[in-house]
Amino acid sequence: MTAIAQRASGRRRRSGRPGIWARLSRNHLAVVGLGIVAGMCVLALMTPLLPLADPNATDLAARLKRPFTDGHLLGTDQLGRDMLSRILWGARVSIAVGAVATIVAATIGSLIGIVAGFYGRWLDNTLMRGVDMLMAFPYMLLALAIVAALGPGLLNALFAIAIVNIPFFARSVRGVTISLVRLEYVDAARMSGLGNGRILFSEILPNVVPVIVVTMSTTLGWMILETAGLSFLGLGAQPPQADLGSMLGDGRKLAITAPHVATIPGLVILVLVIGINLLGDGIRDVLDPRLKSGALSRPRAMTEVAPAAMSQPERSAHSNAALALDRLSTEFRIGHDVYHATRDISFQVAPGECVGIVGESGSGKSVTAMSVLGLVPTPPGLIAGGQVVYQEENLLAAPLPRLQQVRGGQIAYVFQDPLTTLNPLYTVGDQIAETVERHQGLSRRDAWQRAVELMESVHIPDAAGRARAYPHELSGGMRQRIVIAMALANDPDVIIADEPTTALDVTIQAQVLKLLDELRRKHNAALVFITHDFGVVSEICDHVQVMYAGEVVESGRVQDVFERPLHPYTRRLMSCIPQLGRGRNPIAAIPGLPPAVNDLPPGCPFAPRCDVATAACTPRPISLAPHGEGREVRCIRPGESPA
Ligand SMILES: Nc1ncnc2c1ncn2[C@@H]1O[C@H](COP(=O)(O)OP(=O)(O)OP(=O)(O)O)[C@@H](O)[C@H]1O
Repeated sequence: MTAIAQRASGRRRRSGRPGIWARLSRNHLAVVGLGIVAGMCVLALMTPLLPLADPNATDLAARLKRPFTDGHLLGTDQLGRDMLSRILWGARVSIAVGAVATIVAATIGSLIGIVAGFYGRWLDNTLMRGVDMLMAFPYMLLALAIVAALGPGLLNALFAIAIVNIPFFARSVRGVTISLVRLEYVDAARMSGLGNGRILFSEILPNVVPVIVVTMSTTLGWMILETAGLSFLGLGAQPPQADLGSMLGDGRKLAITAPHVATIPGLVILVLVIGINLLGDGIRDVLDPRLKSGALSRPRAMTEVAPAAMSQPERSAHSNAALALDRLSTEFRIGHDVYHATRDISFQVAPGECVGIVGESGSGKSVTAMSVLGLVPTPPGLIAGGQVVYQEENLLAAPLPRLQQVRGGQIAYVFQDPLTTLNPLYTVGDQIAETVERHQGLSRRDAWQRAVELMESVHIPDAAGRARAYPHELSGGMRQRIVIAMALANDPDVIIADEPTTALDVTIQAQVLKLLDELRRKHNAALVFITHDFGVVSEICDHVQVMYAGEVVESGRVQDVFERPLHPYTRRLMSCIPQLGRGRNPIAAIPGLPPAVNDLPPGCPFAPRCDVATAACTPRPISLAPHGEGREVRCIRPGESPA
């Protein structure tokens, strides 16, 4: 490993994903919650050791003393018992009962959920119908009925609360288990000869545990409240034992004459439950990073754009281009981290021309393409700077209605995986017709006719019959053609195809490439083609932009770049293409990994993996510089090969 590589990998280690505590500590509300819960638990544990009065010792002469009276920090109750002592002993009982009820409900509920989800069939039916019966009763009424049947008392209240919460655990754990059971790695475990028990413990349980922990952390506060509710009604803690709920119940008759008797236990319940809930939310965010990154939140209809990216282009600056990107930069803001996914991307594509964007996974190809139509999800995405010029207008400054007109109308997008972009519940004909109807205002009948024509134009045999098929009834290549037909529906000026052939075998891949090439020539549409495969670029593209770690590192005519790659990354990427007749030559994979885009090195990000890097590559950023006709490269040693 070179010194540069060592430095970079050291940096990567330091910038590695922060641990659970570090992530929890970034959530200020969770820290407050943790402080409250930890403080309460320490006090509850230390209560027997503290120099407190006997919580049950009555002193009628000292009844209903106000807080801060001599010897009674929180006053006394109607029997002259010390409130501070009773609150601490009561909180101890409430926390213990809530925690034990949570553990009991989580254990039984999760067991039911895992077994039902894993074994399915009659076992699932039987267990889930039982759970449904529990859920069919109003919640608190069921708890009351159970305590009434078992008799009042703290232990019975605990059982009642645990029983009514079992369905929550059972339902959520069953759902997760069902989705896991269908995954390939579980099938692989089964095929490798593991029994059901081993699969449950080694494959399913570890993936279900975070769900159980999250559900527990968010249910604990609720369980403490419910226990307090039962005690408040006189069905939980029985005198002389007290918990926070029974103290609240005792104090309610004195709300006017001695409000502190009810207010203090009420406030303690409030603070305790708020603390547990804040901590529970924090734990959920830590265990499910998708929540923190915004991946589960509903994105806005268009990407947020910083004011710096809203200026209008100078007239005729890109007059020959169907689409021009000018210093486009997009980032993701997650917590305190900023991920610079793409930086200063500039290129243009003329009508009838194809520009390829090529690079490794994570180099920023899709983010560049999605930024054009404001499709990067916000949160956490933000277009931080630059322009996307279409018909002398900066689309980044366009309002949503204008953008919606352009999306799928003048600029069409072919997504990577047609199975996830096509709606499984509608026929493919319906979905193409909808695109036509929406943009061209045709009648349903005419739109359907147009859908069939479009399917014919992408060479789908028996188009009229196939239009009535659902996406799952078509092959992968056929589905990709449907998505291309949808893209063509409104005769777009620009087609952006995001790795449209990745999921296809080579024969179908070649057919789809030929089709796209034929269509762009026929319709004189500009094509932006995203791929990680240089071989595909050579087949279809006129120009290429090579991306690495969010930046264009080289651009030029495909033929020129192929004949003489200038950037060491391009050279290494091209040497990954298998060549006919050189079957025995090993393919030279690029060692190492791209840098994390939230912790980029100051100089060339490729330097740690580069075979011609020197110390001069790392201290400062390297700009994209012209190099011969129509070519640009971001390297201080362009075209050099290792000695
Ligand atoms: N929703 C998101 N939240 C946070 N980071 C994201 C999000 N989407 C993309 N990124 C980051 O942006 C960077 C560029 O991702 P992008 O999807 O553009 O890569 P790509 O080159 O298209 O990769 P692939 O070929 O695998 O699709 C990556 O570092 C990725 O982790």
